[in-house]
Amino acid sequence: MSPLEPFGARLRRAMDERGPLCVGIDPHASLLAEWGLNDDVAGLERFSRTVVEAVAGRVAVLKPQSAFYERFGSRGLAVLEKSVQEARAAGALVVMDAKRGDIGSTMAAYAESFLRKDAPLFSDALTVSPYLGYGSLRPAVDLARESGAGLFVLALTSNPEGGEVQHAVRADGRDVGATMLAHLAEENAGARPLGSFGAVVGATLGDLSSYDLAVNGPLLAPGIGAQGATAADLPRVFGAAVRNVVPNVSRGVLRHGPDPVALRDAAERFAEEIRAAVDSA
Ligand SMILES: O=c1ccn([C@@H]2O[C@H](COP(=O)(O)O)[C@@H](O)[C@H]2O)c(=O)[nH]1
Repeated sequence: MSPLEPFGARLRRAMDERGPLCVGIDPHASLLAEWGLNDDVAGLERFSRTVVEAVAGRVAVLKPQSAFYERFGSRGLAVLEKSVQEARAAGALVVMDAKRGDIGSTMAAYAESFLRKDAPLFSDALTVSPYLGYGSLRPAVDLARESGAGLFVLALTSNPEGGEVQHAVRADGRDVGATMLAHLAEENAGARPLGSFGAVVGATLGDLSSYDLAVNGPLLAPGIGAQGATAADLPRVFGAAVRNVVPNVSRGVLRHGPDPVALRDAAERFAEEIRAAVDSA
């Protein structure tokens, strides 16, 4: 099966054409209830289909949160599979937020599940956890390269607890988050127009000027909306790297459902705010 064009190139083009917003598909039980849906597979399917139909033709990236589908076992995964395929068919890139991470031999199987082009859950990119050591991700990096897919490595996460691990200082004086960024810069060396190996860096984190965010890859930035960050924070948090930022908004958009027009309008408002913030940088 022929590889896709590298994820970084496809993402850069999508960001240029559609703007950088990533809408998260997070079917929380509380949102299903707010939408008047049952907390069951039918509710999950209706929720996902509504989001995909409302925004997949407009935004650059959709990010389904796998946890909310896994909750329903194999039938939930079937809904996830369909949502990924429909979102991609509508022109959005799909970042599967499954945060996989394990020893290399098991990591290879996770990679097969999400990054092998003919896998049922193939996604344009996958979130991965490097906290079994960056080197444990090698099978995922290799398969992503082979398929034209990408990875987003948890470097500096949006949650307040993340610092306990990510700000831990190594023997060489560099902290763990900075080390992950340095690995990604190596991975993306020479890639044009953008590397395929991105970092997750929370939009909630305030001033990150002590970190080298110039990894020549995308920075997936969750935290806008429900976690308190705003689009206006982006230039301050990301500095010169702001043009490589893919800001994620999940609940901030989803709370406007189930009306597809209201969902689309909410996504458009966030997209406008993000555009204005990036242009002001
Ligand atoms: O550091 C991280 C990494 C991932 N996430 C995920 O992003 C969305 C955020 O949802 P909101 O509703 O916009 O808060 C969710 O799927 C998280 O698991 C993150 O928040 N922070």
